[in-house]
Amino acid sequence: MIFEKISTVPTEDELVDKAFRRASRANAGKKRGGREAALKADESMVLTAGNILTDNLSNIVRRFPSFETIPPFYYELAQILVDVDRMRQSLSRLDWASYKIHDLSREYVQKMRGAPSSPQVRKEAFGRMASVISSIKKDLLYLNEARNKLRKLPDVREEPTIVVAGYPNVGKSSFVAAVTDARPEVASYPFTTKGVTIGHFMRGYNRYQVIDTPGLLDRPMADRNEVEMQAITALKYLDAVVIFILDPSETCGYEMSQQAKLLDDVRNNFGLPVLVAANKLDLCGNNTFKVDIEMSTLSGEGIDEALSLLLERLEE
Ligand SMILES: Nc1nc2c(ncn2[C@@H]2O[C@H](COP(=O)(O)OP(=O)(O)OP(=O)(O)O)[C@@H](O)[C@H]2O)c(=O)[nH]1
Repeated sequence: MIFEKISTVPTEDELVDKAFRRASRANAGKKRGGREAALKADESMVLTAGNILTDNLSNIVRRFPSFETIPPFYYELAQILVDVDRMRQSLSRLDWASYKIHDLSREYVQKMRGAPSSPQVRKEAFGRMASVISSIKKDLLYLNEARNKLRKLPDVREEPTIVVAGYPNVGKSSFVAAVTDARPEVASYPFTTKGVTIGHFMRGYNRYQVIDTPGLLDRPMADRNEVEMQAITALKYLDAVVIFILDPSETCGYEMSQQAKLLDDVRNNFGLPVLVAANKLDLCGNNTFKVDIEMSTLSGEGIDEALSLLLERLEE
């Protein structure tokens, strides 16, 4: 997943302590041998500290994905969780700090050569570097906060996708289990209390993805808050079709009239092609509701046909 690579963003203190400590340790033994040796050691300490800070900062920036190129699905989700503009600004301030510290370390090495006391100049250099880092303190904290939120997003790929919808207990999980290869993965989805289920299957050389988003597509749209609505609309940026599963046996606990209403909601609000499947065919052979396919995720009847219809619609 694109946000997985982002490692923890260190705090101001962690960055500064690590750089100065390493710089001192690397040059600890070099001071013996008079003025010239001491000058060399101080020069090297400033350069080492400067390089460590410069590298650390540019690595942090590099690990964040470029928001110009991330898939629109993730961009939408990211925007619900974090302030993407603020993240961008923080990243560019880190970039600035990285260059600034690089320049400072070179500038102070020059300064040291003509100075009466090189330790004095070294201390000044460290002070300037620390104050640059201090000026981006809030950016570091914000980026770490953003990183922690973004990492919770599930690994939804840019693959042709089947989104499963329908009231609870109509057989959505059974459908995902029936059509996907390995055991579907349950990933956290920060917009609902339940996890999103993601499974995969192959047809020829193509890989497909099946996702079930409990809590989002299993009750009337009117019951949803704004965040849930956004999390749903993000799905339309995937190359996806919806299978809406009905349970005409009503053993799921919802009457067909309610289920039909949710189907209308999904059709009207979602902007994706919808295939309507009546499940639990083994329980009720006389379904009168107009559907595209009848199936039973228990007996397996109709599952292949449903899948073929879904793949046809995906191709369209
Ligand atoms: N008789 C019969 N029972 C089924 C069929 N498909 C699913 N069930 C049963 O219906 C119940 C609910 O199935 P699930 O697949 O968990 O339904 P779900 O829609 O994923 O439910 P949530 O995860 O709560 O949203 C289970 O007890 C299944 O065994 C079917 O084709 N026939």
